[in-house]
Amino acid sequence: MTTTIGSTVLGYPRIGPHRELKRALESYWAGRSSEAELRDVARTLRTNTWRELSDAGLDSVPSNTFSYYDQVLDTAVTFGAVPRRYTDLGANALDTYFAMARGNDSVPPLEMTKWFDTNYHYLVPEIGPDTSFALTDRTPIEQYREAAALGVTTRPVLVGPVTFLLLAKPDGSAPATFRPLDRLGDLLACYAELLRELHHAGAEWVQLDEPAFTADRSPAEKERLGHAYRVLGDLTERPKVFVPTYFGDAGESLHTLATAPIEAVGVDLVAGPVSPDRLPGITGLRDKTLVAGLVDGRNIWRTDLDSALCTAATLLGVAGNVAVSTSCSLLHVPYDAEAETSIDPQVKSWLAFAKQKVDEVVTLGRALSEGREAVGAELNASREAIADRGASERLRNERVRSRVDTLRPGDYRRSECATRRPAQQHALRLPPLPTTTIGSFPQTADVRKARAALRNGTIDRTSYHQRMVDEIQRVIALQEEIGLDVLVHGEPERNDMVQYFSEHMEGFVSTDNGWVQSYGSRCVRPPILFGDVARPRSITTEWAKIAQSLTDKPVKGMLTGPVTILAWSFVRDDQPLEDTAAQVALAIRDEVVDLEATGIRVIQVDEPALRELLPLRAEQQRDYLRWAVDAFRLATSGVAERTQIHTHLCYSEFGEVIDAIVALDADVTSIEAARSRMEVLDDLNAVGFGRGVGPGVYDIHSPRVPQTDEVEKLLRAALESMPAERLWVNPDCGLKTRGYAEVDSALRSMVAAAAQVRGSLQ
Ligand SMILES: Nc1nc2c(c(=O)[nH]1)N[C@@H](CNc1ccc(C(=O)N[C@@H](CCC(=O)N[C@@H](CCC(=O)N[C@@H](CCC(=O)O)C(=O)O)C(=O)O)C(=O)O)cc1)CN2
Ligand code: MET
Ligand SMILES: [Zn+2]
Repeated sequence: MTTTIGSTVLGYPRIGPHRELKRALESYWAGRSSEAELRDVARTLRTNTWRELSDAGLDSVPSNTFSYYDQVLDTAVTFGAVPRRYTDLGANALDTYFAMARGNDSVPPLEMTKWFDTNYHYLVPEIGPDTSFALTDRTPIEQYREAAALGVTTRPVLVGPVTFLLLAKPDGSAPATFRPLDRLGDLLACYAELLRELHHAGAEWVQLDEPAFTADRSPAEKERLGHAYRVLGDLTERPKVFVPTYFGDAGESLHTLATAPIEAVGVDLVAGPVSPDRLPGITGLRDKTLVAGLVDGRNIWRTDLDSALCTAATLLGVAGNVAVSTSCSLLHVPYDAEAETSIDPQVKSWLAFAKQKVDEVVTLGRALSEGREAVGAELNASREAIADRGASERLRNERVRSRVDTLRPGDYRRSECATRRPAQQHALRLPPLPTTTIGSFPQTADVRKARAALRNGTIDRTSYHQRMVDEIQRVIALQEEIGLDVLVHGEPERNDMVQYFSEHMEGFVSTDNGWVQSYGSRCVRPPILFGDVARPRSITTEWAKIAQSLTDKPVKGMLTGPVTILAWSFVRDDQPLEDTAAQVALAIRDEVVDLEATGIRVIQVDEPALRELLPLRAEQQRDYLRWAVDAFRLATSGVAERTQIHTHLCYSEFGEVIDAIVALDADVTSIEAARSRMEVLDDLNAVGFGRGVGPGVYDIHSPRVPQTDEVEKLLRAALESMPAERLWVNPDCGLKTRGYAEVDSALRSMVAAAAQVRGSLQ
């Protein structure tokens, strides 16, 4: 049995190397397979992961990193934090769990939101004064035993108690002054019980993640962190406790953890600003294991092992023991770069996905414990790959570089929005409260099959093209029939709103199988942005032209904005993000200009990830917002006054970035609002936002169809804070994940509600 952590990873992907879990989940949800079949797939995935990690040579293998949906939801269930409306369903444990995750006919799901600054989404626990915490689910213990039975000693991983409560929201019964963190004492008693049971099951280590402390925290919250780990550390019957922080520098909280009576502390040495120099000042580390997050868990580039070893060397005197790890869980990267067969071989030689990162961690661990000679060949291979990438001509496109270097202030500005408005009104002749959608219509199995068939070569480009044209025709006809005012082509030709654009630009490669979980069974294949970005030819104009030829109503051109393209790609790490953003912005600018030239009068540039990339620390936020806003303005300011620029924002709370939303200077902003009952309008009013706004009037994340009168109520509520000339009517987000039956009725309710309200304006 191991007594120290020498090399480890903080977590591993769980969707399956070929998305086995996605398929098993969706088949179970559709009633096509049994619970036993789903559990079987899950067990095989766990077994394979433990064996792989153990065989690769890690000293300490994590467990409980598997989840049927989300690890925060799992933690809530483990400790009995299940709101009444779900236990009242009287369903079995698994279906109660899925009701919390996805909702069903009688209950909506828990709220879902972004996991820190990643594209992973977690379910928000609801905690109130009466939540009765209890160790009601023993999955972490069972999975420890399951792995042990296979001969693999593991380290169970859980979300730590303080981060768990900080991520939770007060439930409906809580008084205004209540904070979930008020319940820390009760929750700690349950963690203590779990730790005791793990100890009796034989677990030597447990990992409790506290990433919340890499964001700004109040003194009271920081005090609670110290309290929690004094309480857990003082327990007599427990495994050794390892607490990693990740996604940034934990600042003072590192001191707090280092002086708590626990055995190991983890630091993220990849996310900026990295400050290993600060670590020697943390005296409490002397009798602890410092788990150094040297291998990037968020990006896919091979690690510069020489430089990682230098960093590790500076830590050797700082802590009692130094272990090597990933900066965060490998959940955020795909499984295996070797499995990619169509990536350009040179670019592929620069990459490390989860499997390769495990090998890097093992190599670093051996270099520290056995000396560099023991892993000479691995270090050489790494050195060569790093040098090859650094020197590659393919990273540079001089034309793009000089274009960025010669940008002038005027390239970021349109005329005053007050003079644009009448020009646009004249060009578009829209009624008050114009109705529209966010862009995508349902991505039917048929559409995806056609794309898969094109990939496999069973259909040719011409028939694929015709298939998409048919789909556009259908979507335009449907929108005309429903009576929408500004139409869209429906985005059938796009596999994903980021991947699609990356596949039509230089400087990117995309993967065949590089899937990363976004939420539940939904995955994305983030493109890899490796070099200077250029757009050799127009991407969307042909589709937009076809769509516009089918109707007299304005068709909205649909593009993804530069910040979102960066946020949802794996981005080169050899130059500031700001410089890369400017290159992407220029490519999108060319596309905007081309759309205008083909006669498109409304162009939407989506920035749903604007808030996601906001740095966790306030001191870095201003600089980010400056370049992010600049990138959007650069992308959208190449058109005439009469061309109406829209943007779309979703998937987050916008309070913190409201000034930036104004600064984007879009003529119309559609923004997720249905679940927050239009509160965002007050935030916008507070800063004098004088432009068009389309607060989403229904939640597209749920299969529920809104009734006309509820949409009408929301619109009337919106009119309390917005003049009718500036109010737009649209759903919360795109419709790609929904089915046609729901979309059809929901849009009819929306159009009917707009007509009702319009009628009462005159
Ligand atoms: N990148 C990104 N991030 C985002 C969003 C987004 O839209 N894009 N939206 C927010 C929420 N996140 C989401 C993430 C994924 C999906 C989603 O629907 N993903 C699809 C995959 C989309 C895709 O890439 N589709 C491809 C490949 C589809 C596929 O799996 N094809 C099958 C074969 C075809 C079939 O029979 O279905 C295969 O290859 O095996 C295509 O259409 O071409 C899924 O998991 O099912 C939705 C929302 C926030 N972050
Ligand atoms: C995640 S935002 C989605 C915007 C995109 N235009 C769509 O409708 O799908
Ligand atoms: Zn959206």
